[in-house]
Amino acid sequence: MTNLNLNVAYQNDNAAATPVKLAARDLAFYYGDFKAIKELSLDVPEHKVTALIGPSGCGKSTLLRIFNRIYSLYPKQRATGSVMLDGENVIDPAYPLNKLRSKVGMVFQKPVPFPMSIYDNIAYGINHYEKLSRAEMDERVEQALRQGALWDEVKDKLKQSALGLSGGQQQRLCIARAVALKPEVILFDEPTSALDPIATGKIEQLISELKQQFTILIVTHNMQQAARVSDFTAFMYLGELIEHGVTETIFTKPAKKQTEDYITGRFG
Ligand SMILES: Nc1ncnc2c1ncn2[C@@H]1O[C@H](COP(=O)(O)OP(=O)(O)OP(=O)(O)O)[C@@H](O)[C@H]1O
Repeated sequence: MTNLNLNVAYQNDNAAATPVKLAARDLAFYYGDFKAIKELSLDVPEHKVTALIGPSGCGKSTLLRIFNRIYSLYPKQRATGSVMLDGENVIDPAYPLNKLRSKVGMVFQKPVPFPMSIYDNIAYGINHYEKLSRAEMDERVEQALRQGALWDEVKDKLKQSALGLSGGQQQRLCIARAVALKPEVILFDEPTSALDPIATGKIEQLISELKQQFTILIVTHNMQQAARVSDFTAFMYLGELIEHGVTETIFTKPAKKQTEDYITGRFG
């Protein structure tokens, strides 16, 4: 794997054989006149977990919002450069949004189940893309809930409202909902910041399992979480990618002083 941005310290270690799933090149982003992301290049390896870390306001959530083009809903927000997914630039307006939504799923900080049954929370999105028989849908819902590590807890109350679930269960439901659409990449924006340590542990375990099937990007403020769940870590500061590499190396032998200061708690 190579990184084309020469300003970024890239620590290669044993990453050379890992195929790249998502590649940002010279990516910049503007909220009106404010440039929140400054010409950044980043390779996201397939079937790995990449953590995005950095102090508040450095552009982590903005980067996720670029990868699934949510920003295109807002007229004053725009991105330049490219984000290549399977050889196609997904931020090109000609790339169909529906196709992007089916390939790139997102899980937000606060779990937001739809105000409907547990079953329908999963079936709703699938119905948008596929026409399945009742039996096929039952199977897909079960499969998604199993992948979300929630099946055993909800299998006897699928028709009950999802709003009755605990916060941790609601977040696993949101993960199951994303997984149910069979995306290739899943973006997690601080998925455990509203959860207690036990619920957090379950989500972290789940993320580690999901990478067998999906490519995962996770924004986190929690250094221990980044160290526990990710294979690669990207450190951002003021809209720039400062350093990107194998997580263990970033946490034990960072190449840049800014990275070291951040991970040792000296700022941010
Ligand atoms: N809607 C917006 N309009 C204008 N500026 C914005 C908007 N959203 C974010 N910004 C600015 O863009 C920069 C990056 O914000 P972003 O939310 O991506 O940072 P972050 O690293 O995710 O922060 P945090 O860790 O606090 O969530 C910040 O300077 C922020 O103030």
